[in-house]
Amino acid sequence: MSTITFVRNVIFTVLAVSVAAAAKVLANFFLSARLNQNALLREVNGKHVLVTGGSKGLGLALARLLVKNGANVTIVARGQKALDEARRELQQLAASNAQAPKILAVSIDLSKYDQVVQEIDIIRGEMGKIDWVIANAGSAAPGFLANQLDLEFEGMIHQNLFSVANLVRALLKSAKQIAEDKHIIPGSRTWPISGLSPAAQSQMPTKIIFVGSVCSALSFLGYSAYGASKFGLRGFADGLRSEFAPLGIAMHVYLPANMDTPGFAVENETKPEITAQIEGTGSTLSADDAASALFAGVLKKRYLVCNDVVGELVRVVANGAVPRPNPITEAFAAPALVLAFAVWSLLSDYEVATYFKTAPKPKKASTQEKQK
Ligand SMILES: CCCCCCCCCCCCCCC[C@@H](O)[C@@H](N)CO
Repeated sequence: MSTITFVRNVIFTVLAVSVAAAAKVLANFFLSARLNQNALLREVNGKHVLVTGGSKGLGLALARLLVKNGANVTIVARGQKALDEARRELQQLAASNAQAPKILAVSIDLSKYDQVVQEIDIIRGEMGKIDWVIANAGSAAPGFLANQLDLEFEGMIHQNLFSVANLVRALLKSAKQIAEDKHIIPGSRTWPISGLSPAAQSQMPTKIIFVGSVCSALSFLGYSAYGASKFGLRGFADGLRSEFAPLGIAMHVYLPANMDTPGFAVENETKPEITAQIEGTGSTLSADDAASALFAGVLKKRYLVCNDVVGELVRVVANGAVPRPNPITEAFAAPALVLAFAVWSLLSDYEVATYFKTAPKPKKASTQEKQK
Protein backbone atom coordinates (compact mmCIF):
# COMPACT_ATOMS: atom_id res chain seq x y z
CA MET A 1 0.00 0.00 0.00
CA SER A 2 1.42 3.41 -0.92
CA THR A 3 1.87 6.06 1.79
CA ILE A 4 -0.83 8.22 0.22
CA THR A 5 -3.33 5.36 0.21
CA PHE A 6 -2.46 4.54 3.82
CA VAL A 7 -2.90 8.18 4.96
CA ARG A 8 -6.17 8.47 3.00
CA ASN A 9 -7.51 5.27 4.59
CA VAL A 10 -6.52 6.48 8.08
CA ILE A 11 -8.23 9.86 7.55
CA PHE A 12 -11.33 8.17 6.12
CA THR A 13 -11.50 5.69 9.01
CA VAL A 14 -10.98 8.40 11.67
CA LEU A 15 -13.72 10.53 10.13
CA ALA A 16 -16.15 7.64 9.68
CA VAL A 17 -15.66 6.50 13.30
CA SER A 18 -15.92 10.08 14.48
CA VAL A 19 -19.16 10.78 12.61
CA ALA A 20 -20.64 7.57 14.04
CA ALA A 21 -19.55 8.64 17.54
CA ALA A 22 -21.12 12.09 16.99
CA ALA A 23 -24.37 10.34 16.04
CA LYS A 24 -24.12 8.30 19.25
CA VAL A 25 -23.59 11.51 21.26
CA LEU A 26 -26.85 12.81 19.82
CA ALA A 27 -28.66 9.52 20.46
CA ASN A 28 -27.49 9.66 24.09
CA PHE A 29 -28.69 13.25 24.27
CA PHE A 30 -32.18 12.31 23.09
CA LEU A 31 -32.36 9.48 25.61
CA SER A 32 -31.27 11.71 28.49
CA ALA A 33 -33.49 14.62 27.43
CA ARG A 34 -36.71 12.76 28.27
CA LEU A 35 -38.00 13.75 31.71
CA ASN A 36 -38.90 10.89 34.02
CA GLN A 37 -41.88 12.33 35.91
CA ASN A 38 -41.66 9.71 38.68
CA ALA A 39 -38.00 10.52 39.27
CA LEU A 40 -38.83 14.23 39.45
CA LEU A 41 -41.59 13.55 41.96
CA ARG A 42 -39.24 11.46 44.10
CA GLU A 43 -36.57 14.18 44.01
CA VAL A 44 -38.56 17.33 44.64
CA ASN A 45 -41.64 16.25 46.60
CA GLY A 46 -41.62 18.16 49.90
CA LYS A 47 -38.45 20.10 49.06
CA HIS A 48 -38.27 23.89 49.13
CA VAL A 49 -37.06 25.25 45.79
CA LEU A 50 -36.27 28.89 45.11
CA VAL A 51 -36.64 30.00 41.49
CA THR A 52 -35.45 33.45 40.42
CA GLY A 53 -37.15 35.05 37.44
CA GLY A 54 -40.06 32.83 38.48
CA SER A 55 -42.93 35.07 37.43
CA LYS A 56 -42.84 34.29 33.71
CA GLY A 57 -41.22 32.34 30.89
CA LEU A 58 -38.90 29.50 31.82
CA GLY A 59 -38.94 30.40 35.53
CA LEU A 60 -42.72 30.10 35.75
CA ALA A 61 -42.68 26.86 33.74
CA LEU A 62 -40.10 25.44 36.19
CA ALA A 63 -42.19 26.58 39.15
CA ARG A 64 -45.31 24.92 37.70
CA LEU A 65 -43.51 21.59 37.24
CA LEU A 66 -42.14 21.81 40.78
CA VAL A 67 -45.54 22.56 42.33
CA LYS A 68 -47.18 19.75 40.31
CA ASN A 69 -44.59 17.44 41.84
CA GLY A 70 -45.20 18.54 45.40
CA ALA A 71 -42.36 21.01 45.96
CA ASN A 72 -42.76 24.11 48.11
CA VAL A 73 -41.76 26.94 45.83
CA THR A 74 -40.50 30.47 46.36
CA ILE A 75 -40.53 32.56 43.22
CA VAL A 76 -38.46 35.70 43.07
CA ALA A 77 -38.79 38.48 40.50
CA ARG A 78 -38.77 42.27 40.40
CA GLY A 79 -42.13 43.26 38.96
CA GLN A 80 -44.89 42.94 41.57
CA LYS A 81 -47.79 42.60 39.09
CA ALA A 82 -46.36 39.59 37.24
CA LEU A 83 -45.27 38.12 40.56
CA ASP A 84 -48.82 38.37 41.96
CA GLU A 85 -50.31 36.76 38.85
CA ALA A 86 -47.78 33.93 38.95
CA ARG A 87 -48.39 33.39 42.68
CA ARG A 88 -52.15 33.11 42.10
CA GLU A 89 -51.63 30.59 39.31
CA LEU A 90 -49.21 28.50 41.38
CA GLN A 91 -51.50 28.61 44.42
CA GLN A 92 -54.36 27.23 42.30
CA LEU A 93 -52.08 24.45 41.10
CA ALA A 94 -50.97 23.76 44.68
CA ALA A 95 -54.61 23.55 45.84
CA SER A 96 -55.18 20.66 43.43
CA ASN A 97 -52.17 18.75 44.79
CA ALA A 98 -52.65 16.35 47.71
CA GLN A 99 -49.36 17.56 49.22
CA ALA A 100 -50.71 21.15 49.29
CA PRO A 101 -47.30 22.68 48.57
CA LYS A 102 -46.58 26.15 49.95
CA ILE A 103 -46.01 29.05 47.57
CA LEU A 104 -44.19 32.29 48.33
CA ALA A 105 -43.62 35.15 45.90
CA VAL A 106 -41.03 37.77 46.79
CA SER A 107 -40.02 40.89 44.93
CA ILE A 108 -36.24 41.29 45.10
CA ASP A 109 -33.82 43.39 43.10
CA LEU A 110 -31.08 40.79 42.79
CA SER A 111 -28.55 43.41 41.74
CA LYS A 112 -28.59 44.78 45.31
CA TYR A 113 -26.55 42.43 47.49
CA ASP A 114 -27.74 43.80 50.85
CA GLN A 115 -31.36 43.42 49.79
CA VAL A 116 -30.75 39.83 48.67
CA VAL A 117 -29.11 38.96 52.03
CA GLN A 118 -32.04 40.43 53.93
CA GLU A 119 -34.70 38.73 51.80
CA ILE A 120 -33.02 35.31 51.88
CA ASP A 121 -33.31 35.40 55.67
CA ILE A 122 -36.99 36.37 55.43
CA ILE A 123 -37.65 33.57 52.90
CA ARG A 124 -35.95 31.00 55.16
CA GLY A 125 -38.01 32.29 58.07
CA GLU A 126 -41.28 31.78 56.19
CA MET A 127 -40.54 28.64 54.16
CA GLY A 128 -37.67 26.93 55.97
CA LYS A 129 -34.33 25.83 54.58
CA ILE A 130 -33.87 26.29 50.84
CA ASP A 131 -33.12 22.83 49.38
CA TRP A 132 -32.61 23.70 45.72
CA VAL A 133 -31.93 27.01 43.99
CA ILE A 134 -32.58 27.73 40.33
CA ALA A 135 -30.90 31.00 39.34
CA ASN A 136 -32.92 31.62 36.22
CA ALA A 137 -33.41 35.42 36.22
CA GLY A 138 -31.57 37.15 33.43
CA SER A 139 -32.15 38.89 30.15
CA ALA A 140 -30.74 39.38 26.70
CA ALA A 141 -30.21 42.74 25.05
CA PRO A 142 -28.53 41.86 21.78
CA GLY A 143 -26.83 44.61 19.80
CA PHE A 144 -23.54 45.81 18.40
CA LEU A 145 -21.17 47.01 21.11
CA ALA A 146 -20.72 50.31 19.29
CA ASN A 147 -24.41 50.91 20.00
CA GLN A 148 -24.11 49.82 23.63
CA LEU A 149 -21.61 52.34 24.93
CA ASP A 150 -23.67 53.60 27.83
CA LEU A 151 -25.23 51.34 30.43
CA GLU A 152 -26.23 48.38 28.25
CA PHE A 153 -22.98 46.47 28.73
CA GLU A 154 -22.99 46.86 32.52
CA GLY A 155 -26.69 45.98 32.50
CA MET A 156 -26.01 42.59 30.93
CA ILE A 157 -23.18 41.78 33.34
CA HIS A 158 -25.26 42.91 36.34
CA GLN A 159 -28.39 40.97 35.36
CA ASN A 160 -26.77 37.76 34.16
CA LEU A 161 -23.68 37.49 36.34
CA PHE A 162 -23.53 39.80 39.37
CA SER A 163 -27.15 39.08 40.34
CA VAL A 164 -26.45 35.34 40.37
CA ALA A 165 -23.25 35.90 42.34
CA ASN A 166 -25.21 38.05 44.81
CA LEU A 167 -27.66 35.21 45.32
CA VAL A 168 -24.97 32.59 45.96
CA ARG A 169 -23.04 34.94 48.26
CA ALA A 170 -26.24 35.71 50.18
CA LEU A 171 -26.97 31.98 50.59
CA LEU A 172 -23.47 31.44 51.98
CA LYS A 173 -23.77 34.44 54.27
CA SER A 174 -27.14 33.33 55.57
CA ALA A 175 -25.91 29.74 56.13
CA LYS A 176 -22.84 31.00 58.03
CA GLN A 177 -24.99 33.35 60.07
CA ILE A 178 -27.42 30.63 61.13
CA ALA A 179 -24.57 28.27 62.04
CA GLU A 180 -22.90 30.94 64.16
CA ASP A 181 -26.18 31.75 65.83
CA LYS A 182 -26.40 28.14 66.95
CA HIS A 183 -22.84 28.27 68.36
CA ILE A 184 -21.93 24.96 66.80
CA ILE A 185 -18.25 24.22 67.15
CA PRO A 186 -16.66 23.36 63.82
CA GLY A 187 -15.01 19.99 63.57
CA SER A 188 -14.48 18.50 60.15
CA ARG A 189 -11.64 18.27 57.71
CA THR A 190 -13.25 20.76 55.35
CA TRP A 191 -13.40 23.37 58.08
CA PRO A 192 -11.98 25.99 58.33
CA ILE A 193 -10.34 25.62 54.88
CA SER A 194 -13.63 25.84 52.95
CA GLY A 195 -14.88 28.83 54.96
CA LEU A 196 -18.02 26.88 55.87
CA SER A 197 -18.38 25.00 59.13
CA PRO A 198 -20.28 21.67 59.00
CA ALA A 199 -23.23 23.43 60.58
CA ALA A 200 -23.16 26.12 57.90
CA GLN A 201 -22.79 23.48 55.19
CA SER A 202 -25.95 21.81 56.42
CA GLN A 203 -27.81 25.10 55.86
CA MET A 204 -26.78 25.36 52.21
CA PRO A 205 -28.95 24.12 49.35
CA THR A 206 -27.90 20.71 48.02
CA LYS A 207 -28.44 21.74 44.42
CA ILE A 208 -27.73 25.03 42.68
CA ILE A 209 -28.73 25.35 39.04
CA PHE A 210 -27.63 28.33 36.93
CA VAL A 211 -29.52 29.15 33.76
CA GLY A 212 -26.88 30.15 31.23
CA SER A 213 -27.24 29.84 27.47
CA VAL A 214 -25.65 28.24 24.43
CA CYS A 215 -23.96 31.66 24.52
CA SER A 216 -22.12 30.47 27.67
CA ALA A 217 -20.02 28.40 25.27
CA LEU A 218 -20.23 30.15 21.90
CA SER A 219 -20.74 33.78 20.91
CA PHE A 220 -20.94 35.92 17.80
CA LEU A 221 -21.81 39.43 16.68
CA GLY A 222 -24.78 40.93 18.45
CA TYR A 223 -24.07 38.87 21.57
CA SER A 224 -20.78 40.41 22.76
CA ALA A 225 -22.24 41.84 25.99
CA TYR A 226 -24.69 38.97 26.51
CA GLY A 227 -22.00 36.38 25.68
CA ALA A 228 -19.58 38.03 28.11
CA SER A 229 -22.17 37.78 30.90
CA LYS A 230 -23.06 34.16 30.10
CA PHE A 231 -19.43 33.02 29.62
CA GLY A 232 -18.72 34.71 32.96
CA LEU A 233 -21.57 32.80 34.56
CA ARG A 234 -20.15 29.53 33.22
CA GLY A 235 -16.69 30.37 34.64
CA PHE A 236 -18.25 31.21 38.01
CA ALA A 237 -20.16 27.90 37.96
CA ASP A 238 -17.10 25.80 37.01
CA GLY A 239 -15.21 27.26 39.97
CA LEU A 240 -18.13 26.67 42.34
CA ARG A 241 -18.66 23.14 41.02
CA SER A 242 -15.26 22.06 42.25
CA GLU A 243 -15.42 24.21 45.41
CA PHE A 244 -18.89 22.97 46.42
CA ALA A 245 -18.66 19.27 45.47
CA PRO A 246 -16.81 18.29 48.69
CA LEU A 247 -19.46 20.17 50.66
CA GLY A 248 -22.29 18.09 49.18
CA ILE A 249 -23.61 20.89 46.95
CA ALA A 250 -24.18 19.86 43.34
CA MET A 251 -23.86 22.58 40.69
CA HIS A 252 -25.53 22.43 37.27
CA VAL A 253 -25.51 24.90 34.39
CA TYR A 254 -28.33 24.91 31.86
CA LEU A 255 -27.30 25.98 28.35
CA PRO A 256 -30.59 26.50 26.51
CA ALA A 257 -30.92 27.68 22.95
CA ASN A 258 -33.67 30.16 22.11
CA MET A 259 -36.92 29.63 23.99
CA ASP A 260 -40.38 30.86 23.14
CA THR A 261 -40.76 33.20 26.15
CA PRO A 262 -41.83 36.82 26.73
CA GLY A 263 -38.12 37.66 27.17
CA PHE A 264 -37.32 36.25 23.73
CA ALA A 265 -40.01 38.43 22.15
CA VAL A 266 -38.47 41.50 23.84
CA GLU A 267 -34.91 40.69 22.75
CA ASN A 268 -36.06 40.15 19.17
CA GLU A 269 -37.29 43.75 19.02
CA THR A 270 -33.70 45.04 19.10
CA LYS A 271 -31.77 42.04 17.83
CA PRO A 272 -29.63 42.86 14.79
CA GLU A 273 -30.92 41.13 11.65
CA ILE A 274 -27.60 39.36 11.08
CA THR A 275 -27.61 37.96 14.65
CA ALA A 276 -31.06 36.45 14.11
CA GLN A 277 -29.91 35.12 10.74
CA ILE A 278 -26.91 33.31 12.26
CA GLU A 279 -28.70 31.84 15.25
CA GLY A 280 -31.73 30.79 13.23
CA THR A 281 -35.16 30.48 14.78
CA GLY A 282 -35.98 26.90 13.78
CA SER A 283 -35.34 25.25 17.14
CA THR A 284 -37.15 27.69 19.45
CA LEU A 285 -38.47 25.55 22.32
CA SER A 286 -41.57 26.23 24.43
CA ALA A 287 -40.88 27.23 28.04
CA ASP A 288 -42.57 24.02 29.25
CA ASP A 289 -40.38 21.79 27.07
CA ALA A 290 -37.30 23.77 28.12
CA ALA A 291 -38.25 23.29 31.80
CA SER A 292 -38.64 19.52 31.27
CA ALA A 293 -35.23 19.39 29.54
CA LEU A 294 -33.62 21.19 32.47
CA PHE A 295 -34.97 18.74 35.05
CA ALA A 296 -34.22 15.74 32.80
CA GLY A 297 -30.54 16.75 32.63
CA VAL A 298 -30.31 17.59 36.32
CA LEU A 299 -31.88 14.26 37.33
CA LYS A 300 -29.36 12.50 35.06
CA LYS A 301 -26.70 14.35 37.12
CA ARG A 302 -25.38 16.23 34.10
CA TYR A 303 -23.32 19.29 35.02
CA LEU A 304 -23.89 21.03 31.67
CA VAL A 305 -27.45 20.55 30.50
CA CYS A 306 -28.70 21.39 26.98
CA ASN A 307 -32.15 21.55 25.50
CA ASP A 308 -31.49 20.90 21.84
CA VAL A 309 -29.20 19.13 19.41
CA VAL A 310 -27.20 22.22 18.39
CA GLY A 311 -26.65 23.14 22.04
CA GLU A 312 -25.46 19.61 22.78
CA LEU A 313 -22.93 19.73 19.91
CA VAL A 314 -21.67 23.11 21.16
CA ARG A 315 -21.44 21.63 24.65
CA VAL A 316 -19.30 18.70 23.46
CA VAL A 317 -16.72 20.97 21.79
CA ALA A 318 -16.76 23.55 24.60
CA ASN A 319 -17.07 21.25 27.61
CA GLY A 320 -13.76 22.36 29.12
CA ALA A 321 -12.37 20.60 32.19
CA VAL A 322 -15.67 19.56 33.74
CA PRO A 323 -17.34 16.13 33.74
CA ARG A 324 -18.65 14.77 30.44
CA PRO A 325 -21.62 12.40 30.37
CA ASN A 326 -19.99 10.07 27.81
CA PRO A 327 -16.25 10.84 27.74
CA ILE A 328 -15.18 7.97 25.46
CA THR A 329 -17.88 8.54 22.85
CA GLU A 330 -17.24 12.29 22.95
CA ALA A 331 -13.49 11.76 22.49
CA PHE A 332 -14.20 9.70 19.34
CA ALA A 333 -16.68 12.33 18.13
CA ALA A 334 -14.17 15.16 18.59
CA PRO A 335 -12.44 15.11 15.15
CA ALA A 336 -15.71 15.35 13.23
CA LEU A 337 -17.12 18.02 15.53
CA VAL A 338 -13.95 20.13 15.54
CA LEU A 339 -14.00 20.12 11.74
CA ALA A 340 -17.74 20.86 11.60
CA PHE A 341 -17.32 23.86 13.91
CA ALA A 342 -14.29 25.09 11.95
CA VAL A 343 -16.48 25.06 8.83
CA TRP A 344 -19.35 26.74 10.74
CA SER A 345 -17.04 29.49 11.89
CA LEU A 346 -15.78 30.13 8.33
CA LEU A 347 -19.33 30.16 6.99
CA SER A 348 -20.67 32.49 9.66
CA ASP A 349 -17.75 34.90 9.15
CA TYR A 350 -18.56 34.82 5.42
CA GLU A 351 -22.24 35.44 6.21
CA VAL A 352 -21.29 38.47 8.32
CA ALA A 353 -18.96 39.87 5.65
CA THR A 354 -21.61 39.40 2.95
CA TYR A 355 -24.28 40.98 5.14
CA PHE A 356 -22.23 44.14 5.65
CA LYS A 357 -21.40 44.34 1.95
CA THR A 358 -24.99 43.96 0.83
CA ALA A 359 -27.00 45.48 3.70
CA PRO A 360 -29.15 48.36 2.52
CA LYS A 361 -27.44 51.68 3.20
CA PRO A 362 -29.24 53.81 5.82
CA LYS A 363 -31.28 56.59 4.25
CA LYS A 364 -29.68 60.04 4.39
CA ALA A 365 -31.29 62.11 7.14
CA SER A 366 -33.38 64.96 5.82
CA THR A 367 -32.45 68.51 6.86
CA GLN A 368 -35.52 68.55 9.13
CA GLU A 369 -34.43 65.31 10.89
CA LYS A 370 -30.89 66.64 11.33
CA GLN A 371 -32.26 69.73 13.08
CA LYS A 372 -34.24 67.61 15.61
C1 LIG B 1 -22.18 21.17 13.41
C2 LIG B 1 -21.95 22.50 13.87
C3 LIG B 1 -23.15 23.34 13.93
C4 LIG B 1 -22.92 24.52 14.78
C5 LIG B 1 -24.03 25.42 14.82
C6 LIG B 1 -23.89 26.40 15.89
C7 LIG B 1 -24.96 27.40 15.82
C8 LIG B 1 -25.13 28.09 17.09
C9 LIG B 1 -26.19 29.07 17.08
C10 LIG B 1 -27.05 28.93 18.28
C11 LIG B 1 -27.15 30.16 19.00
C12 LIG B 1 -28.15 30.09 20.08
C13 LIG B 1 -27.99 31.25 20.94
C14 LIG B 1 -28.98 31.25 22.06
C15 LIG B 1 -29.03 32.59 22.60
C16 LIG B 1 -30.08 32.76 23.64
O1 LIG B 1 -29.61 32.39 24.88
C17 LIG B 1 -30.45 34.20 23.64
N1 LIG B 1 -31.11 34.53 22.41
C18 LIG B 1 -31.33 34.53 24.82
O2 LIG B 1 -32.63 34.20 24.57
